[in-house]
Amino acid sequence: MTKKRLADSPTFRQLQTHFDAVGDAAMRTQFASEPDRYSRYSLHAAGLMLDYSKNRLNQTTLDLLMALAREQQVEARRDAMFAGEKINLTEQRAVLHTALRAPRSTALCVDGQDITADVHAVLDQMHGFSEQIRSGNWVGRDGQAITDIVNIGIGGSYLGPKMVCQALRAQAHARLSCHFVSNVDGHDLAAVLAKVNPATTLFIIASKTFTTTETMMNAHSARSWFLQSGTEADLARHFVAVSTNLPAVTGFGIDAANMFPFWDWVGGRYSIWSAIGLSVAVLVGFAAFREFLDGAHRMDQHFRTAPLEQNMPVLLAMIGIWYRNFHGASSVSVAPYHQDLALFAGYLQQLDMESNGKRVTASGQPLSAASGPVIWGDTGTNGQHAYFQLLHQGSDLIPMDFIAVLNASHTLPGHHAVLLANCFAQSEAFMRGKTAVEVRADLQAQGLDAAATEALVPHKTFPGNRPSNTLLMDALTPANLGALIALYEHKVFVQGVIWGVNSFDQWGVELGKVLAQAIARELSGKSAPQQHDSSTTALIALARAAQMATPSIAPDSPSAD
Ligand SMILES: O=P(O)(O)OC[C@H]1O[C@](O)(CO)[C@@H](O)[C@@H]1O
Repeated sequence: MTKKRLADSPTFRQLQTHFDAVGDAAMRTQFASEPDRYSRYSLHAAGLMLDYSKNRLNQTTLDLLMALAREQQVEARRDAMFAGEKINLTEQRAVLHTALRAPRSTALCVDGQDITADVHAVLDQMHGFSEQIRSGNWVGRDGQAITDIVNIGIGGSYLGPKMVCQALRAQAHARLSCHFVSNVDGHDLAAVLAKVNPATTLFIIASKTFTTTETMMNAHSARSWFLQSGTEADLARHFVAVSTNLPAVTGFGIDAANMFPFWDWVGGRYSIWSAIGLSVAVLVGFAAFREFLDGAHRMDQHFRTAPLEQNMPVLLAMIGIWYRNFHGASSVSVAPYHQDLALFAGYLQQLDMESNGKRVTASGQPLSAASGPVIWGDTGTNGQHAYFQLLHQGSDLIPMDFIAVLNASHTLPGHHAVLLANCFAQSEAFMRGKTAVEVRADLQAQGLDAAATEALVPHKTFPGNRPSNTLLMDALTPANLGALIALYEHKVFVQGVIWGVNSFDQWGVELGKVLAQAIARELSGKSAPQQHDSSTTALIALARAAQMATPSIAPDSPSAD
């Protein structure tokens, strides 16, 4: 089915006309003339508060954006996703990560299968297993309790569990440490193996497909390392798997009883809610993991039922469309003002960029308007002392999402107020800027003469009118974290619907994987040099020469295929 081009839609064109008229209207003036701007442009949902008042928009902008959402059938597409329709067309799959956090009473069948029952059977398995590890009843090969969990996985089988374990570290079990190995670069695994004792370590091999080169290579190396001091019979106490691929798991030597399954209707970057979250459940306990799922479910319910105008994911998405497609903003920066959310921007990178980094519509037509922006960021206040200069005075418009937590989980006096002050000051500074008149007055008050003042004015002037959203929560609880992640999942979904892309496939990662396998065979000497461009040929030759000179990585080291 070929849909009408987005750029030809009447509402898209109206938005363009509206942008030409008021796109860069000054927020400073709007705040001065609209005393109720904050209350008009903020809302609460699922434990989160979104303040979107510091954006370049007025009521007409919002009305048009919501009209565009309706025109592109966001509500119908949303309902199709929740109902289990096969909206991932290129893979003919349903998209049902929302079912992973739904209550046991939810009725949902896919291809005649009661998936709620399947989901809760695995949650029960995770519950029992996590309790055993935490209580010390699950013991390693010589009877000692497990102290270290090593999650081996990459992409969605790594970013989510690692980010969430870090975000909830205040609730971690005192005896347990979680480590995450993802990179095929052996430095990653070697550094972790150097820290852990095989007799008290549990490896979770996390891979939806159980074929991913990086994960399989790391898993095999971890197994060999373990067998240097243990026996094949001991493996069952130290290796479990999370996957959709039972034959590959048993082929690796992990007993089916030690496999935690999930399903093809869970995308890798949407899989933290599945058994891919096993390390989280073990570290913080199953009750906290269930709260995490419940928080996400609350956001699902909000997304399904709130009118578009008061729908937090829809608002976040459509404001993003305003900047991406009309202001030409090619990146969005995310700044969580909470150290425990240090990995959040990296998590969002995969969620957003692997989902909406597409150049054709779901029906294969070239896009008529730009799709997913670059997502990047770091924690506040660290980012302030690194790249905020560019955000304030650089030549690009980069919309910001600030995320702040009102109550800290530490007791160090003073820190949290200073942290929050910085967060609120930054969004104020981005919005207000500082005019040349204000700069001049400041410099003159400091006693600078006229010439020195005028020399400095251009450097100290801030253009302002730089947009931001602020998301607030009371505390970084499992439920609020779940709601926050689900909020961004649905934001990405809505934007994908507007652009008309398939947000649930990721063919773009395939070409590099295939070429890497071929080059790995060449590097290992298993295949003769192939025809490449002169650059790639030279790089391969340099690496081959280095390998010849370094016997420890000689040509018969394991290949990646
Ligand atoms: O869980 P798997 O199957 O090992 O895949 C890991 C990651 O690889 C990707 O397929 C991209 O290469 C991601 O989408 C996925 O999260």
